[in-house]
Amino acid sequence: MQTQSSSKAQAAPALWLDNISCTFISKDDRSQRYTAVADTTLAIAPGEFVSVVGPTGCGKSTLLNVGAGLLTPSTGNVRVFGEPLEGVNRRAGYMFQSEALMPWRSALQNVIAGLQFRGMEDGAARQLGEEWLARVGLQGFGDRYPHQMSGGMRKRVALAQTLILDPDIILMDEPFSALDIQTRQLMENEVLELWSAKKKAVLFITHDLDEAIAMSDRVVVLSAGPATHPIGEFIIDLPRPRDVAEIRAHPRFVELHSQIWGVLRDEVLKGYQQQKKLA
Ligand SMILES: Nc1ncnc2c1ncn2[C@@H]1O[C@H](COP(=O)(O)OP(=O)(O)OP(=O)(O)O)[C@@H](O)[C@H]1O
Repeated sequence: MQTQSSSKAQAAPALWLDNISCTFISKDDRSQRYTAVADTTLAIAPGEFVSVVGPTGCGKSTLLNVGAGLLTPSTGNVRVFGEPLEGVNRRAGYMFQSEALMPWRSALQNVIAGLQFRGMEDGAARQLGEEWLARVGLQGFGDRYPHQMSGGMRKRVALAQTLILDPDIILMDEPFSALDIQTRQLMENEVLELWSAKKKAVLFITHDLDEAIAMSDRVVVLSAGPATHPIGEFIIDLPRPRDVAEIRAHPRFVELHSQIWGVLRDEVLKGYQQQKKLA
Protein backbone atom coordinates (compact mmCIF):
# COMPACT_ATOMS: atom_id res chain seq x y z
CA MET A 1 0.00 0.00 0.00
CA GLN A 2 1.27 3.48 -0.83
CA THR A 3 1.43 5.61 2.31
CA GLN A 4 2.73 9.03 3.19
CA SER A 5 3.62 9.58 6.82
CA SER A 6 1.83 12.19 8.94
CA SER A 7 3.56 13.98 11.79
CA LYS A 8 0.20 14.75 13.47
CA ALA A 9 0.23 13.66 17.12
CA GLN A 10 -2.27 10.83 17.54
CA ALA A 11 -5.02 11.24 20.16
CA ALA A 12 -7.79 8.60 20.33
CA PRO A 13 -9.28 8.65 16.85
CA ALA A 14 -12.75 10.14 16.54
CA LEU A 15 -13.65 7.08 14.48
CA TRP A 16 -11.61 3.94 14.24
CA LEU A 17 -12.61 1.09 11.96
CA ASP A 18 -10.31 -1.68 13.10
CA ASN A 19 -9.73 -4.63 10.78
CA ILE A 20 -13.27 -4.60 9.40
CA SER A 21 -14.68 -7.28 7.13
CA CYS A 22 -18.27 -7.40 5.84
CA THR A 23 -19.68 -10.53 4.25
CA PHE A 24 -23.24 -10.54 2.93
CA ILE A 25 -25.38 -13.61 2.49
CA SER A 26 -27.42 -13.71 -0.69
CA LYS A 27 -31.17 -13.36 -0.11
CA ASP A 28 -31.97 -15.77 -2.97
CA ASP A 29 -29.42 -18.47 -2.18
CA ARG A 30 -28.25 -18.56 1.42
CA SER A 31 -25.22 -20.66 0.51
CA GLN A 32 -23.91 -17.73 -1.57
CA ARG A 33 -21.74 -15.21 0.25
CA TYR A 34 -20.16 -11.99 -0.93
CA THR A 35 -17.32 -10.39 0.97
CA ALA A 36 -17.66 -6.71 0.18
CA VAL A 37 -14.99 -5.38 2.56
CA ALA A 38 -11.99 -7.29 3.93
CA ASP A 39 -9.43 -6.44 6.62
CA THR A 40 -9.91 -2.71 6.44
CA THR A 41 -8.49 -0.39 9.06
CA LEU A 42 -9.27 3.31 8.91
CA ALA A 43 -8.78 5.86 11.67
CA ILE A 44 -10.02 9.45 11.51
CA ALA A 45 -8.54 11.92 13.99
CA PRO A 46 -10.71 14.53 15.71
CA GLY A 47 -11.01 17.48 13.34
CA GLU A 48 -9.64 15.56 10.36
CA PHE A 49 -11.35 15.56 6.95
CA VAL A 50 -10.84 12.19 5.29
CA SER A 51 -12.21 11.15 1.92
CA VAL A 52 -12.52 7.59 0.75
CA VAL A 53 -12.47 7.05 -3.00
CA GLY A 54 -12.86 3.84 -4.94
CA PRO A 55 -14.52 2.33 -7.97
CA THR A 56 -18.26 2.05 -8.15
CA GLY A 57 -19.73 -0.75 -6.04
CA CYS A 58 -16.47 -1.42 -4.18
CA GLY A 59 -17.79 -1.04 -0.64
CA LYS A 60 -17.55 2.65 0.25
CA SER A 61 -21.12 2.94 1.57
CA THR A 62 -20.71 -0.34 3.42
CA LEU A 63 -17.78 1.12 5.34
CA LEU A 64 -19.68 4.32 6.08
CA ASN A 65 -22.65 2.32 7.35
CA VAL A 66 -20.31 0.42 9.66
CA GLY A 67 -19.02 3.74 11.03
CA ALA A 68 -22.60 4.96 11.47
CA GLY A 69 -23.45 1.83 13.46
CA LEU A 70 -26.15 0.96 10.93
CA LEU A 71 -24.33 -2.21 9.86
CA THR A 72 -22.51 -4.59 12.19
CA PRO A 73 -19.30 -5.84 10.56
CA SER A 74 -18.78 -9.60 10.20
CA THR A 75 -15.41 -9.20 11.91
CA GLY A 76 -13.48 -6.29 13.38
CA ASN A 77 -14.22 -3.50 15.84
CA VAL A 78 -15.42 0.08 15.68
CA ARG A 79 -14.32 2.61 18.27
CA VAL A 80 -15.66 6.12 18.70
CA PHE A 81 -13.32 8.42 20.62
CA GLY A 82 -11.77 5.28 22.10
CA GLU A 83 -15.06 3.68 23.16
CA PRO A 84 -16.42 0.51 21.50
CA LEU A 85 -19.42 1.37 19.31
CA GLU A 86 -22.64 -0.34 20.31
CA GLY A 87 -25.72 0.25 18.17
CA VAL A 88 -26.15 3.49 16.26
CA ASN A 89 -23.27 5.97 16.42
CA ARG A 90 -24.85 8.80 18.41
CA ARG A 91 -21.81 11.05 18.08
CA ALA A 92 -22.16 11.06 14.30
CA GLY A 93 -24.40 12.98 11.91
CA TYR A 94 -25.07 11.58 8.42
CA MET A 95 -25.73 13.00 5.02
CA PHE A 96 -26.54 10.54 2.28
CA GLN A 97 -26.74 10.66 -1.48
CA SER A 98 -30.50 10.23 -1.53
CA GLU A 99 -32.95 12.82 -0.27
CA ALA A 100 -33.58 12.42 3.44
CA LEU A 101 -36.04 15.28 3.88
CA MET A 102 -39.57 14.67 5.11
CA PRO A 103 -41.86 15.94 2.32
CA TRP A 104 -44.66 16.84 4.73
CA ARG A 105 -42.42 19.15 6.76
CA SER A 106 -41.30 22.66 5.79
CA ALA A 107 -37.58 23.49 5.48
CA LEU A 108 -37.51 24.85 9.04
CA GLN A 109 -39.43 21.86 10.40
CA ASN A 110 -37.00 19.53 8.64
CA VAL A 111 -33.98 21.36 10.02
CA ILE A 112 -35.22 21.18 13.60
CA ALA A 113 -36.61 17.62 13.47
CA GLY A 114 -33.60 16.15 15.30
CA LEU A 115 -33.72 18.84 18.00
CA GLN A 116 -37.41 18.13 18.58
CA PHE A 117 -36.65 14.41 18.72
CA ARG A 118 -34.11 15.20 21.44
CA GLY A 119 -36.79 17.09 23.36
CA MET A 120 -35.65 20.69 22.82
CA GLU A 121 -38.34 23.24 23.59
CA ASP A 122 -40.07 24.44 20.40
CA GLY A 123 -39.19 28.15 20.61
CA ALA A 124 -35.48 27.46 21.17
CA ALA A 125 -35.46 24.84 18.39
CA ARG A 126 -37.09 27.27 15.93
CA GLN A 127 -34.63 30.01 16.78
CA LEU A 128 -31.65 27.71 16.27
CA GLY A 129 -33.29 26.39 13.10
CA GLU A 130 -33.62 29.94 11.69
CA GLU A 131 -29.96 30.58 12.49
CA TRP A 132 -28.93 27.44 10.64
CA LEU A 133 -31.12 28.24 7.64
CA ALA A 134 -29.34 31.61 7.44
CA ARG A 135 -25.96 29.91 7.78
CA VAL A 136 -26.65 27.70 4.76
CA GLY A 137 -28.00 30.62 2.71
CA LEU A 138 -31.72 29.90 3.12
CA GLN A 139 -32.84 32.82 5.23
CA GLY A 140 -36.51 33.47 4.50
CA PHE A 141 -37.09 30.03 2.95
CA GLY A 142 -38.09 28.25 6.16
CA ASP A 143 -41.75 27.90 5.09
CA ARG A 144 -40.97 26.16 1.80
CA TYR A 145 -41.68 22.46 1.45
CA PRO A 146 -39.14 20.12 -0.19
CA HIS A 147 -41.10 20.00 -3.48
CA GLN A 148 -40.95 23.82 -3.64
CA MET A 149 -37.14 23.87 -3.48
CA SER A 150 -34.35 23.14 -6.00
CA GLY A 151 -32.02 20.18 -5.52
CA GLY A 152 -29.32 22.51 -4.20
CA MET A 153 -31.70 24.10 -1.70
CA ARG A 154 -32.81 20.68 -0.47
CA LYS A 155 -29.16 19.72 0.04
CA ARG A 156 -28.65 22.90 2.07
CA VAL A 157 -31.60 21.96 4.25
CA ALA A 158 -30.17 18.47 4.69
CA LEU A 159 -26.79 19.98 5.61
CA ALA A 160 -28.37 22.26 8.23
CA GLN A 161 -30.42 19.31 9.50
CA THR A 162 -27.20 17.34 10.05
CA LEU A 163 -25.01 20.12 11.47
CA ILE A 164 -27.60 21.66 13.79
CA LEU A 165 -27.14 18.65 16.07
CA ASP A 166 -23.46 19.58 16.37
CA PRO A 167 -22.16 16.03 15.81
CA ASP A 168 -18.51 15.29 16.64
CA ILE A 169 -18.26 13.12 13.54
CA ILE A 170 -19.83 13.88 10.18
CA LEU A 171 -20.44 11.01 7.75
CA MET A 172 -21.18 12.00 4.16
CA ASP A 173 -21.95 9.55 1.38
CA GLU A 174 -21.66 11.28 -2.01
CA PRO A 175 -23.90 14.06 -0.71
CA PHE A 176 -23.63 16.30 -3.78
CA SER A 177 -23.42 13.80 -6.63
CA ALA A 178 -26.90 14.65 -7.92
CA LEU A 179 -26.13 18.38 -8.25
CA ASP A 180 -24.94 20.33 -11.28
CA ILE A 181 -21.25 21.22 -11.16
CA GLN A 182 -21.68 24.90 -10.18
CA THR A 183 -24.11 24.18 -7.34
CA ARG A 184 -21.92 21.32 -6.26
CA GLN A 185 -18.85 23.53 -5.99
CA LEU A 186 -20.80 26.14 -4.02
CA MET A 187 -21.97 23.46 -1.61
CA GLU A 188 -18.46 21.99 -1.29
CA ASN A 189 -17.11 25.43 -0.39
CA GLU A 190 -19.92 25.90 2.13
CA VAL A 191 -19.14 22.57 3.75
CA LEU A 192 -15.45 23.52 3.98
CA GLU A 193 -16.31 26.86 5.55
CA LEU A 194 -18.62 25.29 8.13
CA TRP A 195 -16.11 22.53 8.82
CA SER A 196 -13.21 24.94 9.33
CA ALA A 197 -15.26 26.87 11.90
CA LYS A 198 -15.95 23.77 14.02
CA LYS A 199 -13.27 21.27 12.91
CA LYS A 200 -15.25 18.06 13.35
CA ALA A 201 -14.03 14.70 12.10
CA VAL A 202 -15.40 14.03 8.61
CA LEU A 203 -15.60 10.78 6.66
CA PHE A 204 -16.52 11.75 3.13
CA ILE A 205 -17.33 9.09 0.56
CA THR A 206 -17.03 9.97 -3.10
CA HIS A 207 -15.99 8.50 -6.40
CA ASP A 208 -14.92 11.94 -7.61
CA LEU A 209 -11.19 12.24 -7.11
CA ASP A 210 -11.12 16.01 -7.74
CA GLU A 211 -13.73 16.53 -5.02
CA ALA A 212 -11.82 14.29 -2.61
CA ILE A 213 -8.51 16.14 -3.09
CA ALA A 214 -10.06 19.61 -3.04
CA MET A 215 -11.81 19.01 0.28
CA SER A 216 -9.68 16.67 2.33
CA ASP A 217 -6.72 16.44 4.68
CA ARG A 218 -6.26 12.84 3.60
CA VAL A 219 -7.50 10.63 0.76
CA VAL A 220 -7.79 6.87 1.14
CA VAL A 221 -8.05 4.76 -2.03
CA LEU A 222 -9.99 1.48 -1.94
CA SER A 223 -9.40 -1.48 -4.25
CA ALA A 224 -12.11 -2.84 -6.52
CA GLY A 225 -14.32 -5.47 -4.88
CA PRO A 226 -14.81 -8.15 -3.83
CA ALA A 227 -12.84 -7.98 -0.57
CA THR A 228 -12.25 -4.26 -0.91
CA HIS A 229 -9.45 -2.83 1.22
CA PRO A 230 -7.32 0.33 1.26
CA ILE A 231 -4.49 0.31 -1.27
CA GLY A 232 -3.28 3.87 -0.94
CA GLU A 233 -3.34 6.76 1.47
CA PHE A 234 -2.32 10.32 0.62
CA ILE A 235 -1.89 13.39 2.82
CA ILE A 236 -3.34 16.41 1.02
CA ASP A 237 -0.88 19.13 1.94
CA LEU A 238 -2.65 21.92 0.03
CA PRO A 239 -3.11 25.29 1.73
CA ARG A 240 -6.38 26.17 3.48
CA PRO A 241 -8.74 27.91 3.26
CA ARG A 242 -9.47 26.42 -0.13
CA ASP A 243 -11.80 27.31 -2.93
CA VAL A 244 -12.62 23.96 -4.52
CA ALA A 245 -12.67 25.39 -8.05
CA GLU A 246 -9.49 27.45 -7.74
CA ILE A 247 -7.45 24.83 -5.89
CA ARG A 248 -7.64 22.56 -8.94
CA ALA A 249 -5.18 24.82 -10.74
CA HIS A 250 -2.61 24.57 -7.93
CA PRO A 251 0.52 22.71 -9.12
CA ARG A 252 0.46 20.50 -6.00
CA PHE A 253 -3.18 19.56 -6.73
CA VAL A 254 -2.16 18.45 -10.21
CA GLU A 255 0.73 16.47 -8.77
CA LEU A 256 -1.42 14.76 -6.10
CA HIS A 257 -4.12 14.03 -8.65
CA SER A 258 -1.66 12.29 -10.90
CA GLN A 259 -0.19 10.25 -8.00
CA ILE A 260 -3.58 9.15 -6.67
CA TRP A 261 -5.02 8.46 -10.10
CA GLY A 262 -1.99 6.23 -10.73
CA VAL A 263 -3.25 4.01 -7.89
CA LEU A 264 -6.98 4.37 -8.56
CA ARG A 265 -7.03 3.93 -12.34
CA ASP A 266 -6.53 0.15 -12.46
CA GLU A 267 -9.14 -0.37 -9.76
CA VAL A 268 -11.67 1.73 -11.64
CA LEU A 269 -11.05 -0.37 -14.74
CA LYS A 270 -11.49 -3.59 -12.72
CA GLY A 271 -14.67 -2.23 -11.14
CA TYR A 272 -15.98 -1.26 -14.58
CA GLN A 273 -15.32 -4.74 -15.97
CA GLN A 274 -17.16 -6.30 -13.02
CA GLN A 275 -20.16 -4.03 -13.48
CA LYS A 276 -20.27 -5.02 -17.17
CA LYS A 277 -20.28 -8.72 -16.19
CA LEU A 278 -23.14 -8.12 -13.74
CA ALA A 279 -25.18 -6.09 -16.29
N1 LIG B 1 -27.13 -5.60 2.40
C1 LIG B 1 -26.44 -6.14 1.38
N2 LIG B 1 -26.64 -7.40 0.97
C2 LIG B 1 -25.93 -7.94 -0.05
N3 LIG B 1 -24.95 -7.29 -0.72
C3 LIG B 1 -24.71 -6.02 -0.37
C4 LIG B 1 -25.42 -5.36 0.70
N4 LIG B 1 -24.94 -4.08 0.83
C5 LIG B 1 -23.98 -3.96 -0.11
N5 LIG B 1 -23.83 -5.12 -0.82
C6 LIG B 1 -22.86 -5.35 -1.90
O1 LIG B 1 -21.58 -4.96 -1.43
C7 LIG B 1 -20.85 -4.30 -2.45
C8 LIG B 1 -20.44 -2.93 -1.99
O2 LIG B 1 -21.58 -2.06 -1.94
P1 LIG B 1 -21.48 -0.52 -1.53
O3 LIG B 1 -22.83 0.07 -1.67
O4 LIG B 1 -20.81 -0.43 -0.22
O5 LIG B 1 -20.50 0.05 -2.64
P2 LIG B 1 -20.13 1.56 -3.02
O6 LIG B 1 -18.66 1.58 -3.24
O7 LIG B 1 -20.68 2.49 -2.01
O8 LIG B 1 -20.93 1.73 -4.39
P3 LIG B 1 -21.27 3.07 -5.26
O9 LIG B 1 -19.96 3.65 -5.66
O10 LIG B 1 -22.00 2.49 -6.44
O11 LIG B 1 -22.10 3.95 -4.40
C9 LIG B 1 -21.75 -4.27 -3.67
O12 LIG B 1 -21.37 -5.35 -4.52
C10 LIG B 1 -23.13 -4.46 -3.12
O13 LIG B 1 -23.97 -5.12 -4.05
